[in-house]
Order: sequence, then structure tokens, then C-alpha cells
Amino acid sequence: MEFYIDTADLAQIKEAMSWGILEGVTTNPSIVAREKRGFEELIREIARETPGKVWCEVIGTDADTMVEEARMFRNWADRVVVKLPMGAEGVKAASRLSKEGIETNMTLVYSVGQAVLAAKAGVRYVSPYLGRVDDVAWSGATLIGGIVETFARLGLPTKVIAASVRGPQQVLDMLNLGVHAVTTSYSVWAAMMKHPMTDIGLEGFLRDWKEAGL
Ligand SMILES: O=C[C@H](O)COP(=O)(O)O
Repeated sequence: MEFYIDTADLAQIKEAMSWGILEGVTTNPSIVAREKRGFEELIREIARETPGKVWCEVIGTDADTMVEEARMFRNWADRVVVKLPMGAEGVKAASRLSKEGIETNMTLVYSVGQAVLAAKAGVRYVSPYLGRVDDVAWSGATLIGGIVETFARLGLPTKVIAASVRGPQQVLDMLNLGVHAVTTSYSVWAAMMKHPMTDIGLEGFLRDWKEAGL
């Protein structure tokens, strides 16, 4: 069970990593763009704040460029997981990078077939997008459950990381489906930690303690 925070916001990363329960930080080009800072500088800083893995996505659209970017990311952070977009060029790059021993993730996976091809190319992780599938009126959980079952049936070592997870209940739904990893925002992890009854209970304990004057 691996947990990641899906952000490039350093304040959120610092706080979330201090919980000691997250394996690292996942990013994508939209998340990085939101920070309005140099890509390299930002990734290096995230790596300093993160004892675990830092996930970094290529921008190139052909396999040669993707492979070059992957090698460059490895210089920025040695614990990098290189995110490649699903498609022929992404598969080509994944096959080459897995032979070099560079850990990769196939992202933007929307079918079991895509996931199987990515696994065959040697990626360490595939990212199906739960919320974005639900957004277009199909079931992200059905897709992800199908990938998990197919990988298990075929004995594939590739891990499934549920992406586009938008609430605490969805995190649990994904874990119950048997995914190996989940990435989601700071606010989802923070919400999962909270319960109003916990707050009410703690308030009562502290009040009783104070009133007793111990
Ligand atoms: O990179 C993958 C993200 O988990 C996508 O999440 P989102 O659909 O909430 O933008």
C-alpha cells in the first residue's frame, strides 16, 4: 500500500511528508505549471523535501525526446519515477527505459488493453484515472478493478496506482479493489484524517482534564 501526494506545492509537500505515511510526491505538467517556477529548480526542491519517490512527467511527444528527458530527470533527482503518456511513443520509450533500469509509470491509462501493453513494455506502474472516467459517465472503479484483476491473473509485476482520486471514500474503494498505490491531493489526505467525533471527543477530554485541575 503506497500513498502519494499529487501536488507540486512545497508547503503542502512539507506538511504532508511530516506525517510520515506517504511514499512520495506525484506531479503532472498541469500541476507543475500551476507553480509558475522553473521545472528543474522545482523538482530539485521537491526531491529535497521528499525522502521517497518524486514522479516527473515528460513533455516530449516522441520516444527519443522522452528518453532524453527521463535521463535528465534522473540527474535532478535519483529517486525519480518517469511518467510517460500512454501511446505508441510512450510504450517505445518505456521499453527502452526499463532496459536502462529507469523506473517508469504509464499515465493517462483508460483501458485494460492499454494497461496490459504498458506492463509488457516493463513499466513499474500504470495510472488509470478514476475521477476523469467517472466524469464522462462510465465507472472508473470498474476500469481499475479490471486492470487489477487482469494483472493478478496474468501474474504481471506492474503496480496499479489509482490517480484522479477525489475523496476519502474513493481512496478506500481503490484499496478494497486491490490497487497497490493511490495518489491524491493534500485536501483528500487531510480530510481522511479528520472526523467531527474525534474533534468533539478530544475537546471533551481536554476540558475534563482542565476542570479537574490536575
Ligand atoms: O496526474 C493525475 C492526477 O491524479 C489527475 O487528477 P485530476 O483528474 O483530479 O486532475
